[in-house]
Formats: sequence, C-alpha cells, structure tokens
Amino acid sequence: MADKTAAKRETHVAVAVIIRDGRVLIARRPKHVHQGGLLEFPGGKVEPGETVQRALVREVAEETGLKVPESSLEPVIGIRHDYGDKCVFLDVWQTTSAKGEAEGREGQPLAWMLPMDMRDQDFPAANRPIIRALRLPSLLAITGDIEKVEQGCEQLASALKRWSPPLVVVRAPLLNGGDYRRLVASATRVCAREGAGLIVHGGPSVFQDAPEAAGLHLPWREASRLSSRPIPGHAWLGVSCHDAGQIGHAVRLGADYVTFGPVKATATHPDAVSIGWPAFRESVSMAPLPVFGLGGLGPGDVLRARQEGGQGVAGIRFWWSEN
Ligand SMILES: Nc1nc2c([nH]c(=O)n2[C@@H]2O[C@H](COP(=O)(O)OP(=O)(O)OP(=O)(O)O)[C@@H](O)[C@H]2O)c(=O)[nH]1
Repeated sequence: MADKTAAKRETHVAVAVIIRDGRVLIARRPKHVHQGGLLEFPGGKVEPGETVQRALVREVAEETGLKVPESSLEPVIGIRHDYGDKCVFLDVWQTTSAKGEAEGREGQPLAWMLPMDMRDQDFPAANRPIIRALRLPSLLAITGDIEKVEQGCEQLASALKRWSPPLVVVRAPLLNGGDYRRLVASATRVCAREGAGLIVHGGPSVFQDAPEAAGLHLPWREASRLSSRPIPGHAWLGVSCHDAGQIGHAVRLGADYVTFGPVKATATHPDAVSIGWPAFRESVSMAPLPVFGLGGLGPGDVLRARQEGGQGVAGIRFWWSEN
C-alpha cells in the first residue's frame, strides 16, 4: 500500500522576489511540470544540507544567470500550502541587489512586473499571499481615540503629514454610526490629499456605506459572525486576531492580512495579556497570509517582526500623537 505520510511530505521551496526599480522578476513555468504554464517567482527545492539562502542563490543563478549576494536576502513570508498532490512550504525572500542581466536559462520566458499588475489567477494558488505581501506596506497605521469628527479629521491630517503611511485603518469605536460615516467621508478627502489608502473599521455595513474605501478591517467580534468574504476582491480585507484559531478563521474568510497581538504590553489596551515574539513566530509560521504584529510596537520593531515571519507592524501610538 502507498505510504500516505511519505506522499504528503512537505517540500521546502526557496522562492526569490528579485526587485529592480519597483518591478519583480517573474518566469513562466514549463507546461509539463507541477503547476505548469503558470507564472512563478524564480526558485526551487532546497537540497538536503542546504540553507534556504544558499538554495536561492543557486536556483536564481541556474534559472536566470543573476548573481544574488546572499547577505542581501531579506525574509518576505512563509506559506504552507497543500495542492492535494503535493504539500509545499514556500520560503520567500527578497533582494534588490541581484547583479547581471536576467535571461531564461531553462528556456522559460521572463518579465519584470509591478506587484499591482500581478493577477492571482496567473500564479499557483499558494502565491496569493506572496502577492499580498508585496503590495502591503510594512507599517500599518491605525488611528487613536477619536471622540469628535472634526477634531479627529484634523488630527488625522497632521499625523498623515508627519508619517505619510500608505494605508490607514480609521478606527473610532467611540463614535456612533452616523458620526463614523461623517468621519469616513471627511477622512477620505484627507487621505486622498495625502496619498494614503483608507481602510474602514467595523462590520460589513461600514464598507457598504463607503464602497470606495481601500478596504475593511474587521474587529474579531465582527469576523467571528461571518462565514465568507464580505467585500469584493479588489479591496483589502483585514482581521484583528489574538490566537492561531482566529487566524485560521480569517484565512477561511479570504482575508488579505491579519493583525496579531498584543505582542508587547500596550498602553492603549492595558488589560490584554501580551504574547511575546516566540508565540508570535509560532503562530505566524502556520499562517498562510501576511501578519502584522500589533501591541506596543513601532517602526523600530519592523525588522524584528519581519525576521519572525511577519509582514511588519501595525499600531497607533508611533504615529498618531505628536509625542
Ligand atoms: N519556484 C517556484 N515554485 C513555486 C512557486 N509557487 C508554487 O506553488 N511553487 C511550487 O513549489 C514547487 C517548486 O518546485 P520546482 O519545480 O520549481 O523546484 P525545482 O526546480 O527544484 O524542481 P525539480 O528539481 O523537480 O525540477 C513546485 O511544486 C511549484 O508548483 C513559485 O512562485 N516559484
């Protein structure tokens, strides 16, 4: 009888995101191989005894002729995916320092592509979170307490001027529904002026009221009531998670990212128990989507969050107040 355990053994795959002038090197997989005909990032299996970085340098040289300095590689995301016929762990690293001119050494067509132009359906299914990770920033800004619409908008405008975050979650649980809608209407203008995408915070109805928003961030209590993705695919769907089970639910909803924490003790949620980096790492290693660490973190923690497998850091304090 066939050994099912052996058949399902996970293949460790080194995946390279090679960036030049904001574009990423993409190849087309040959028709006859696994997931053949689809687009892919260069890479291949990590050989026994090889580090993932070594494997990347080797695979990129074999496939494209480019030379990647091993020390230039930075972690992007790790994705476990079961294709049914094969389980893979895509270990994704990026570099902006590859040397040489890329050529398809195995006859495969190559192209340099903007992450915004990558379509999920052109890549193997496991690549969806990689595309999300490349489009998302490493800092996700969340607004602090907003008690009055006008005051909140002014504070948003000056915080955006100081920090210019690409994406802002406008969170204002102290406002009633009508005031929140007014806040979002004004904040949309402020964000457009400053070039930031606005993610509304709450249940699906807040997005229905603001369908032009860049996305919807679901607090866990809202996410827990849903069984499918509540908004269209072009908008960001985020979920606040506090344990691995909640991350699993967010994945089933088709979330594009989650926030996870509190990683450290935080002044904004003094009663919440912090999880620490080791538990963050463990949960993130099983999460097939970008995870922002949250709770007592700021820009100085982005590197650590990424080393632990995360997308970066989400937070309030580092950008919202002047001091
Ligand atoms: N290189 C690469 N592999 C990917 C991507 N996405 C994805 O699911 N995979 C999967 O990861 C595995 C990588 O295998 P590969 O065939 O490229 O590796 P390899 O060159 O070492 O394989 P070989 O020795 O069998 O030819 C395949 O199952 C492939 O479907 C991707 O973006 N790049």
